[in-house]
Amino acid sequence: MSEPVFTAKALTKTYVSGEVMVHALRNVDLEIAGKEVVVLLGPSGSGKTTLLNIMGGLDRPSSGKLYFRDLDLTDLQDRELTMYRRDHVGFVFQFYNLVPSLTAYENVALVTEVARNPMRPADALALVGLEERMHHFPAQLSGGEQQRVAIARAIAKRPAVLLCDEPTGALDSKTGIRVIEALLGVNRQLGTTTLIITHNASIQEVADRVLFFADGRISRIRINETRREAAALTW
Ligand SMILES: Nc1ncnc2c1ncn2[C@@H]1O[C@H](COP(=O)(O)OP(=O)(O)OP(=O)(O)O)[C@@H](O)[C@H]1O
Repeated sequence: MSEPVFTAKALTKTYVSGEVMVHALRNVDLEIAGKEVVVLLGPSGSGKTTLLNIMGGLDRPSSGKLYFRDLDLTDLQDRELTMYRRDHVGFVFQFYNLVPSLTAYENVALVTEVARNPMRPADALALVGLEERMHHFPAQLSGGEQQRVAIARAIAKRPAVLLCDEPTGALDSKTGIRVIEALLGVNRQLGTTTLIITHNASIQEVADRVLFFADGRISRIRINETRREAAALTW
């Protein structure tokens, strides 16, 4: 495996609301290798989103360490954390958050205009199979196509990591499979390290590794010797 992209050491996140303490992450140790596809599974509230948000620089741990390559994310000022996020991280969420008054092309261009070494919007859209739909508005696209625009937008700045929180959560199986195919295509062609949170256990077949979360911990890790193609999935 290549050099780790993320190294977590005793990563802990505790939320305090009033008298109640919620242990969202408990002493998580983990390495994520470059170019890996990792699926995160586990019941609601087990800590998956908390880990992804900390990795993406959207949140901070209560204690422990998290490195991106050799950069200590837990030690950064807010401004530095924002720069880390801008330069290195792409996000894909369950709901696509596209600007409805802009075409697919323009939604992607919003990001490429401010990125350092971006792809051309048309190339990013071609990578997710949407070159024919570039000039369509979100309302003219299916849910799966809108999610693929969101993926193109997330990867157009060539981020090192792509963090996906339930990217197929709002989709039927056929369109969901196309979205997973698009994520795997980006991983293959750009080498983007990809983490995917899902409630859909079938998706674990496409991963290099599967992390099973329970109660703020990684209770089990499954290694897939070979990844399944997205087209082979059913759910
Ligand atoms: N901002 C917050 N304030 C207080 N508690 C929080 C906050 N964010 C998350 N939590 C709590 O931390 C725990 C872990 O939440 P997290 O969202 O990481 O779980 P998850 O595994 O992603 O769940 P899901 O699959 O439902 O998205 C939960 O008990 C949740 O209620």
